[in-house]
Amino acid sequence: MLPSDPTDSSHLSARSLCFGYDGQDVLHDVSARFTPGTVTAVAGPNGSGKSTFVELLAGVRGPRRGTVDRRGRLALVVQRPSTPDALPVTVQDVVAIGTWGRQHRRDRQAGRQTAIAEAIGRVDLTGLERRTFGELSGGQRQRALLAQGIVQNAEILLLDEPAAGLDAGSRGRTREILTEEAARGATVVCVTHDEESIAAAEHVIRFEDGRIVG
Ligand SMILES: Nc1ncnc2c1ncn2[C@@H]1O[C@H](COP(=O)(O)OP(=O)(O)OP(=O)(O)O)[C@@H](O)[C@H]1O
Repeated sequence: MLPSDPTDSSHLSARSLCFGYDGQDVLHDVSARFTPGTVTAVAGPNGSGKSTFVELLAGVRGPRRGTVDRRGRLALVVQRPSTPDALPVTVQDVVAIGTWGRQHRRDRQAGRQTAIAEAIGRVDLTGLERRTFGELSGGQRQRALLAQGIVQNAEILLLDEPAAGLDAGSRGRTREILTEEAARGATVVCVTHDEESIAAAEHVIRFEDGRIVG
């Protein structure tokens, strides 16, 4: 893990975002600014716009109106991968995808392998590296996706319900990992329904009907 860098110029903010599916607005004039080195929990009822908001922050979708100012490398941890179960992608492969396009110090290949092993270890999946995604439980898949996110060592880490379907121990471990990521200087934004994650976050944004209400 890299130490936090006070000269880090990463930045994430959103201004006056509006977004709709099929002409029906689901986000209305949403603005937010995120602080590097902290965890922000994005909370609110089902269908209130949390995932859509995070997708706009990540650039997966473009707003109908408003802007996202995003500086720094970004990693997005999605809840449901679009990978079909039949595809023979292993845990090792899933995490390795997170290292694509990255330069590793030391010997390049050795550095990459070390980073992958570390990320798998942090989510407690050591020993399951050769399992295919289809052979994992739902919670193990979630953890593999989290490892794919953290291996990127990105300045901005966005997560959509990383603790969904996890047992209490794994939810606790996920919270610890997010705290560790913030401690190295990352801007961490996490959609969650987990009350303990909301309580543990430095900042909380609450959505209702496509608007930030607190
Ligand atoms: N692909 C889509 N096409 C059409 N409408 C969508 C699509 N995705 C989401 N919506 C609608 O947009 C609104 C916001 O959905 P979103 O997934 O952002 O909510 P959420 O707060 O993340 O919900 P949850 O807690 O259930 O994950 C909802 O009314 C939802 O029905």
